[in-house]
Amino acid sequence: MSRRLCVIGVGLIGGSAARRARGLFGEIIGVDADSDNLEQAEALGVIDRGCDHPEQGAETADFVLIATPVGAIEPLFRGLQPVWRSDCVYTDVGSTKGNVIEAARRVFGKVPGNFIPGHPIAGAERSGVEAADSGLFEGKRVILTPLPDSAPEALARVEEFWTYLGAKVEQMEAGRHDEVLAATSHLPHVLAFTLARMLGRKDEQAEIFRYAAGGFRDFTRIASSDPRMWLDICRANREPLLQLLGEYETALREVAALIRSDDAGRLYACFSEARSAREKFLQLTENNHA
Ligand SMILES: NC(=O)c1ccc[n+]([C@@H]2O[C@H](COP(=O)([O-])OP(=O)(O)OC[C@H]3O[C@@H](n4cnc5c(N)ncnc54)[C@H](O)[C@@H]3O)[C@@H](O)[C@H]2O)c1
Ligand SMILES: O=C(O)C(=O)C[C@]1(C(=O)O)C=C[C@@H](O)C=C1
Repeated sequence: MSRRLCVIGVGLIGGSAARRARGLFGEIIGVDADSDNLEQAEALGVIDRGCDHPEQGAETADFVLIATPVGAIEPLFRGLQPVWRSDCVYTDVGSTKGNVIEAARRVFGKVPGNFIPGHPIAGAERSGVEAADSGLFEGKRVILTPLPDSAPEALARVEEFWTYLGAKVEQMEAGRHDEVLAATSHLPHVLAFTLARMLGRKDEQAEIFRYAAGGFRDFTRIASSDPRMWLDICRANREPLLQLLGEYETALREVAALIRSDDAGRLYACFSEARSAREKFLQLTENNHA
């Protein structure tokens, strides 16, 4: 495949990709705004060498993976524009796709055919290169949201890249991607952050966390995620997220009304329906890993 990979943002996702992509590239260059993280990436052998400026790192690369928070991508495109090469393939891992595509349009006039937007549906609540794991993408989905003008060779190379990393590649229209991920990823993160914050405030007076166990731990694991990353995602995918938050408010009010009126039958039906929905999800994910 390509000879030189440049990873911009050598954190959990960029670092995990770099670790696993070793066999595909002769050299891996890393760029990161956090110099300590970059030094650590080099010390851990995740990258061969670090570079302070994205344009320097990308200039001589054959494949560029952008793995920064989504809010950083537009300024990065601006920095890369003067050194953008037609014989290089560019892709990203951002959790939202519509805003990345719009950013490319604003900077380049149109989305360059050799930029293929992507999103691995795999991750963790941890950040930074220290958390990087070469097996992170094994058996997981990666959604690519190419455009009608995307270059078939670039698309093929990005597919080949993720397949090598152990992932299953699918394609989706960007708007559909953002709606789907708002429901299954962005909404749950907002709920977990909100609950952890609300109970954290109570804990200050009542020390309730002392008595919290698996239920609270499972529900709020993702509230340990990086606030900067999630700030960017919520701002980028505002409309689908607000729509779902409205639906969630209505659903919560329905449950509250059933509890208030002690409507045991409907409350039981409500919890049973929820359990069936989760069982269906578990079956689906088990089948996906088969
Ligand atoms: N964490 C997840 O579960 C997950 C899953 C799929 C996709 N994503 C997406 O992947 C991207 C990276 O997430 P992560 O979890 O790896 O975060 P991370 O914080 O672990 O890594 C991001 C890295 O980018 C660096 N960075 C920030 N701005 C930069 C800039 N302008 N130039 C160069 N480096 C910069 C940071 O210093 C950091 O090291 C985000 O867009 C996120 O939405 C995350
Ligand atoms: O497992 C986690 O901790 C994650 O947050 C992973 C997760 C998700 O919500 O499922 C988070 C953001 C992504 O863009 C993709 C995956």
